[in-house]
Amino acid sequence: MTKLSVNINKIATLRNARGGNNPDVVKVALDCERFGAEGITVHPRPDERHIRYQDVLDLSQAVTTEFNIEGYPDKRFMEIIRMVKPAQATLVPDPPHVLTSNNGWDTITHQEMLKDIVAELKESGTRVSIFINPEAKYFEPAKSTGTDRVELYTEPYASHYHIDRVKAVKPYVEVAHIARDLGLGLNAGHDLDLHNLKFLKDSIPFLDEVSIGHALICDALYYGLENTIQMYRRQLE
Ligand SMILES: CC(=O)[C@@H](O)[C@H](O)COP(=O)(O)O
Ligand SMILES: NCC(=O)COP(=O)(O)O
Repeated sequence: MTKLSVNINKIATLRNARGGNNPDVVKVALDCERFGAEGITVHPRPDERHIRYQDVLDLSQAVTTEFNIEGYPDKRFMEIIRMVKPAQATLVPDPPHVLTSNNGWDTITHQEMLKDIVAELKESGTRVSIFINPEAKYFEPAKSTGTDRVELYTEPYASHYHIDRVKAVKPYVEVAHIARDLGLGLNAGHDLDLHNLKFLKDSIPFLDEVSIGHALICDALYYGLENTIQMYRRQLE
């Protein structure tokens, strides 16, 4: 079974546009859970342009499904993980002002740093996942950091899906088997949507979790949040 974790960054983007508390990110998170989300993902960025660190604290008191916090492991990120002890922390190598996540970790160059960070996060009982490109050379070094899971960075899959989906998914299938053979859990995310999700799931049936935000929240404008979450869940059956 592949779990759907709904990324609610874009709800905070909308809230921040007017400075008040509409929409209320905690209420939306709880509604997502009520509508079938099996997890809630947030990615607080250093400039707090969408999710704020206070949101992370508030959400941690409310979310009852799997709470997944993504981000670059700077001092503030590490502090908030220590305080909140979420079910999962996903380490992403984003520099501070990047528009959105655009790369996985170079687990060869950053292996030692990641080892220390993973160990520290796991000490607080949090499962760790490492955002990673679908390139075989990064998987053994990823395993040696002690991480529990990897999250496949799916933007290249999503952007090539409409050109040649078999070719687009091929590197993902290859590394998914490597991850499984190494005993790593497997997540995926970035630019997944109602068009490309089912083919990814069918190609890698043993995916543990997908986290989806941008497209899902856009679809909710047309179909409503409850219908949309159910539609995404059906792609994962
Ligand atoms: C880590 C990842 O894949 C991203 O998709 C991220 O969580 C999205 O961040 P933004 O919402 O800031 O674009
Ligand atoms: N980890 C990926 C994520 O949380 C959502 O990415 P996107 O669907 O907003 O591209």
